Parts: sequence; structure tokens; C-alpha cells
Amino acid sequence: MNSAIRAITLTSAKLGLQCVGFLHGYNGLINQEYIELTPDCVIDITQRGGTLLKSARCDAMLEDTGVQQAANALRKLHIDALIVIGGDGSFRGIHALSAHWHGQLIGLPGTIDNDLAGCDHTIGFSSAVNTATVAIDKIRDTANAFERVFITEVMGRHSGHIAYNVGIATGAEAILSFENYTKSDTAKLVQQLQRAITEQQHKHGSFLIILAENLWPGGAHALRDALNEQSNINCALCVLGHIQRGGAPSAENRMLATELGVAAVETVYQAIQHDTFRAATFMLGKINGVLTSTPISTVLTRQKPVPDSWVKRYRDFLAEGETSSLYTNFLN
Ligand SMILES: Nc1ncnc2c1ncn2[C@@H]1O[C@H](COP(=O)(O)OP(=O)(O)O)[C@@H](O)[C@H]1O
Ligand SMILES: O=P(O)(O)OC[C@H]1O[C@](O)(COP(=O)(O)O)[C@@H](O)[C@@H]1O
Repeated sequence: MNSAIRAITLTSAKLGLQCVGFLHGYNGLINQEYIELTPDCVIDITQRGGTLLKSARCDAMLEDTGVQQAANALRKLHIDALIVIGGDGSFRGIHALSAHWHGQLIGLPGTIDNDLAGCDHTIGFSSAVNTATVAIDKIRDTANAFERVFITEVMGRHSGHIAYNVGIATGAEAILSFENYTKSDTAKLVQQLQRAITEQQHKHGSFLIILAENLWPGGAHALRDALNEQSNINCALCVLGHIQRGGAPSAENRMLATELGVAAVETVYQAIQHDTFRAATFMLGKINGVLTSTPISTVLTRQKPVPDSWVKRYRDFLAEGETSSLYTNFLN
């Protein structure tokens, strides 16, 4: 986030555009709580997690009166363009605003979940994957030393991008995610997992299961307890939680955020320069390395599942030994 704010601020200053940053998400817009963003404000922030501007949910935006207040604030402050960094909720906010305000509304994809169409990767995703990967590598050491089974629950809300990337990057013995799991026969899947664990532990002791949050009925604890019902299994659970949303952003994310931030301001500037400035509501993202503009309405209606190629590669080639029968019998 900070890399994007820095890029937007520096580019605006160079192009002679005045730039302000609203604090606490849409709350700052509705309450007209903002700071002037000048190059001095963004010194030394690109390497920091979190955001200089703070972030918050804003229930008022869910009501039409709140959206109208936000639109009035934009008019009162003579804003020409609003750049919103966020996920699908934030973009629903943009979409609602476009009915009441006719400036340029530009979304930059920012969520660890990577679940937005119109881009290959979202700002935050690679940082979260790196953080989780480093953590799970450490869990592997303990799991190996104690010949233990671990479930690690990762974030993603209702998508498995983090689960798949982390599962493959750490060489996990099993990935349980939305893309391969159907809630058809939980008890049989547990039995199969128990068999796979027993077989795998003869080979090298540890067995790592990466579990997508919000997937398992009853939660990750329920899966751990079910596995532990077999007496020779000693399964521990680690819910990585919010550590995935913090820490120094990856270099890849800093570059992506910077590129999108510069592009957003350049887009506004070009429209002003060429007298083509008109109401618009779109998201900037990168698809196959190419900067791409996608209408927000399209972003909100399309899905971006984990690429099928990765689901298949994992199932067909990377799941080892008895674990692969999980995929033959129960998982897609
Ligand atoms: N349908 C909506 N209409 C207007 N604003 C919305 C809508 N949905 C979400 N928002 C606004 O966007 C904010 C962020 O949404 P949220 O889903 O929490 O995060 P994200 O942007 O990461 O998906 C919400 O707190 C709310 O202010
Ligand atoms: O702490 P909260 O508000 O429950 O949010 C947790 C959720 O936010 C997420 O971390 C996504 O957050 P971002 O979209 O802000 O990156 C999900 O993966 C998770 O389900």
C-alpha cells in the first residue's frame, strides 16, 4: 500500500497535480478527514507494511446516504479523480459512488487474497505468500524433528490463491482448498488423510497440511481433532492469521504497487492534457505483464479462481505417495 501511495504522491508532484490522502478508508472521505500528500510525507515508507493513511471498514458506505455524503465531499473539495486501493468491497464502494459523482474513479487491486479479476496479482498477495512460506518452512523443521503432523491454516477468505501458492512453495503433503474440496464426504476424507499420514510418516516423519480458512466444516480445530482420533497421529494446528497481512512488503509487491500508482496518476494527467477527461470507473492491473484497464463492473462480476493448471499440477504430479489417492478418490 505504502509503495502505491508514494508513487501516486511523487508522480502527482512531478506533474503539478495536487494530491490529498483520505484517512481511515471511506470514513475519511465521508468525514473529510485527509492530509495533503507531498513528497516529504512519503520519505521512507515504501519498505513499511500497513499504510500511512490507515485503513478501516466503513459501514456508512453500505447505505446510500453514506455514498451521497462521500460524493458531496468530493465535490466540495473539488476532487477530479479518486484512486482507491482495495479489494472487491472497496470496489463496490467505487461502483456505488459512480452513480453520484462523475469524476475519475480508479481502483488499484490491493488484497492479500488475490481474488480480483483484471489482474494476475494483487498488491499484498506476494508479501502474504512469502510470509506464510517462511513461517511454514519453520514449522517443517519442528515437524521433522518431532515427526509430527501439522495443519497450517492460511488466509484467503473464500479463495485458495494463498493456500495453493504456499502449499506448493513449501512442498506440503496436502492442500485442502476451495478448488479441490467438495463437502461431500468429510468422514471418508479424514480416513484417507489418516492413511496418507501413516504411510508418509514411515518415509520421513513429517506431514504438512495447508488448509484454506473458512473451508473445513467446524473450522481447522475440527479437522485436527478428527485426525487425532487415530491414536498414532499427533497433529498440531497453527493458524497463521494476521501475520500474513503485515511485515515488510515483498520487492515484487513494491514494484507492482509503484507501477500501478504511477500509471493511475499518468492516466488522469493524460486525460486532462488531452482534454479527454470524463467520468470513468475502472481498475488498473497487470495481465501477462501488460498494464490493463478493466471496468470496475467487469472486475466485480468476474471470478478469478486459482489457475486450473496449478490445481492439476499439484494433483497429478506433486502430491506424493498415498496422498495422491486423496486426489483420486475425494479431491478434484
Ligand atoms: N456494496 C457496497 N457498497 C458500498 N461500499 C461498500 C460495499 N461493500 C463494501 N463497501 C465499502 O468498502 C469497504 C471495504 O470492503 P471490505 O470487503 O471490508 O474490504 P476489501 O476492499 O478488502 O474487499 C467497506 O468497509 C465498505 O465501506
Ligand atoms: O481481520 P478481518 O477483518 O476478519 O479480516 C480477515 C480477512 O481479511 C483478509 O485478510 C483479506 O484482507 P485484505 O483484503 O485487506 O488483504 C482475508 O484473507 C481474511 O479472511
